[in-house]
Amino acid sequence: MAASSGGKKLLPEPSKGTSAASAHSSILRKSSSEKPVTEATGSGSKSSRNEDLHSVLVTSVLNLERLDLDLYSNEHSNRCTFTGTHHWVPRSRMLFGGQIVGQALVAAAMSVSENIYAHSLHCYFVRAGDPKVPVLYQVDRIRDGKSFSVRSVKAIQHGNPILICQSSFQRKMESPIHHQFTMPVVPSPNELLTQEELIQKYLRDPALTEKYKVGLTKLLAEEVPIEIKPINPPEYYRRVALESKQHFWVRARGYIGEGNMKLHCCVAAYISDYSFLRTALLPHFQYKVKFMASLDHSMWFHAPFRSDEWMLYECESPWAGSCRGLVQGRLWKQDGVLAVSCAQEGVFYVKPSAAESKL
Ligand SMILES: CCCCCCCCCCCCCC(=O)SCCNC(=O)CCNC(=O)[C@H](O)C(C)(C)COP(=O)(O)OP(=O)(O)OC[C@H]1O[C@@H](n2cnc3c(N)ncnc32)[C@H](O)[C@@H]1OP(=O)(O)O
Repeated sequence: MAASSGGKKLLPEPSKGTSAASAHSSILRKSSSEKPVTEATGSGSKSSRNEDLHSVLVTSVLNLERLDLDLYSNEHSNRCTFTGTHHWVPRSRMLFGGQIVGQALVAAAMSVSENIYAHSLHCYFVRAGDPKVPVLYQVDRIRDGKSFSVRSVKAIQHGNPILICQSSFQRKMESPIHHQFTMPVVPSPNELLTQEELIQKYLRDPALTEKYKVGLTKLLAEEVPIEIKPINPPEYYRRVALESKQHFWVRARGYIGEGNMKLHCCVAAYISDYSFLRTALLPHFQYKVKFMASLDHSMWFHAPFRSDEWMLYECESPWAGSCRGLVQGRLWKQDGVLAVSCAQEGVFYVKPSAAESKL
């Protein structure tokens, strides 16, 4: 893992005690001998994507600045004219949880050696992120074992932690013990509309009320760096109880390329939190959300994958109660390999919503 200082490649993070030059580190590199991901990699299977259109998740959102040994900031790399400091902020006006988790994993990954890879992470969101200021990421090197390394990262704003994230990395190992569930059978991505195309379709409905028109237009205008193709999307205005399950194809917008598994895990951390928690609300159409936020987020990385290629996100919520809801997710590659498992609890404060139709 290397960071760069003004184009000169720094070696992998110096071990503790070495004085660290303040440096602007570019996104996770495959290795100090290889081209950085932010330059065209293009190696391996050519993506059918426009390779010049690098994913903003790579060039910006997950590109941290190294301030000192094991201390990073997202200030300069996230600068975005629209929001000033952060690329995309949900309408809740709290920093998007997926952004903080993805950036925390980038910081942790910068402190481990080249040949070990994230296999799990567990986070708590302890304060809402402030979209008006950058985030500092402080890495604590808990242990480096023979096969596993463990890191603890604190995301800090205004001097207080907003997220605490433990992550574990493992060197590649083979084993005769292997099994996985079977991937659900669903329509393939090219048979489906994107979320934007679906919203355009709804907006063409002449019977649409002004309220829905405004909400959908706002959603359409958001700069979410993720492409989504919902499967069997509920008619957003249908007021019926749905099963607490949803499936959608998902991928990073833009090109990332082969090879940098650490980076793909960080992008998947970002992606995994989008539209995840709402799975727990699908059966409860008769309530309006007054406040909603993720409390924690866990991920297990099982097999190599490409976060800039379509993956099936299978989401379900087995339980909700006491103002909380649990959601569980599985990210499947198109070849049926189970790549990532996720879990998250969220807090919901709701009130009965006035019965109304879309008409
Ligand atoms: C079509 C598809 C669309 C898809 C859209 C996808 C969107 C994607 C984006 C979605 C992203 C989603 C996922 C994400 O990314 S959310 C972002 C990641 N998560 C966070 O940032 C959470 C961080 N943690 C915290 O903020 C605190 O720890 C919390 C808040 C969780 C607890 O901390 P604390 O214990 O101190 O607070 P509280 O729970 O007592 O209160 C919290 C607030 O609630 C009000 N309250 C309390 N009790 C009730 C009650 N009974 N009835 C009504 N209201 C009640 C209370 O007044 C307070 O409001 P305010 O006083 O602060 O105003």
